[in-house]
Amino acid sequence: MSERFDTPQWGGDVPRRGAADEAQEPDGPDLEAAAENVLEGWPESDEPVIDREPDDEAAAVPDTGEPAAPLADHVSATMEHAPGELTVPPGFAVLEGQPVGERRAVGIVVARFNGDVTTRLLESALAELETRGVARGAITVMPVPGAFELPLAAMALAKTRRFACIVALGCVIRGDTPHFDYVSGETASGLQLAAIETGVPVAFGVLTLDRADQADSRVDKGAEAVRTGLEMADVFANLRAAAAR
Ligand SMILES: Nc1c(NC[C@H](O)[C@H](O)[C@H](O)CO)[nH]c(=O)[nH]c1=O
Ligand SMILES: CC(=O)[C@@H](O)COP(=O)(O)O
Repeated sequence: MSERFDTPQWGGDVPRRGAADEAQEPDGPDLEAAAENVLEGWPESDEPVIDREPDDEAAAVPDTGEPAAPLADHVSATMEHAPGELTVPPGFAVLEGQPVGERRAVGIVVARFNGDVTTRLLESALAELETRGVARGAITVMPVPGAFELPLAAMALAKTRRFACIVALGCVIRGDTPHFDYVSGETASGLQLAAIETGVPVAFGVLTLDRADQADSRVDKGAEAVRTGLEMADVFANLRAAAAR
């Protein structure tokens, strides 16, 4: 028996979902046949004080031999995003979602390239899926050779209409040639295209690093991508429910 999962349904020929029409939900994925739900054909250090282009002479600090001056107040040892929560002024309709995973099926596409890092991203993502209530049997993992292959794999999973969201995990590390820019750029735009073309949320859990040691403090991007995918799935479910009223 397959379980029923909340999967997004777009287009006019499929029933709209919502709290009121639960009974019309299509069956979720029959994942029992897929051993461990893996679809395949699958075989450190401190952060820099300031991230800057190595050849940016204007930003370079000349080596005077003197002890380094203390950091200015606005420069932190690790980059921080602006604090604070979004505030919507009162009086407006707000349509939002929560990263809830109960009764949702999730597809993960993950690159084998830079496998030590992508394994940790995957562990982070799987732990978060469990925390958020996604059943193990509702998770399908599709390993692919590299980040460049993630968009096609994400699109293929999304097109099955069996997943509430897709989480894409990878790690691209800058080398000596422009290769990094092609791989990372195509990966990002291709994943966005997969989401826009299918209407299925595709979360971007791909690290784009200047140096391998930057991975250590960023592997929680796997969990962050899971929360993003689930929140987007939830807000779309709420949108469909609101539109059906
Ligand atoms: N250099 C990195 C790659 N390169 C491989 C490509 O993603 C792709 O698999 C190949 O070009 C065949 O199409 N992949 C990564 O995930 N990370 C890299 O740093
Ligand atoms: C994705 C990359 O930038 C890297 O693997 C390629 O290295 P290189 O530019 O030295 O060929």
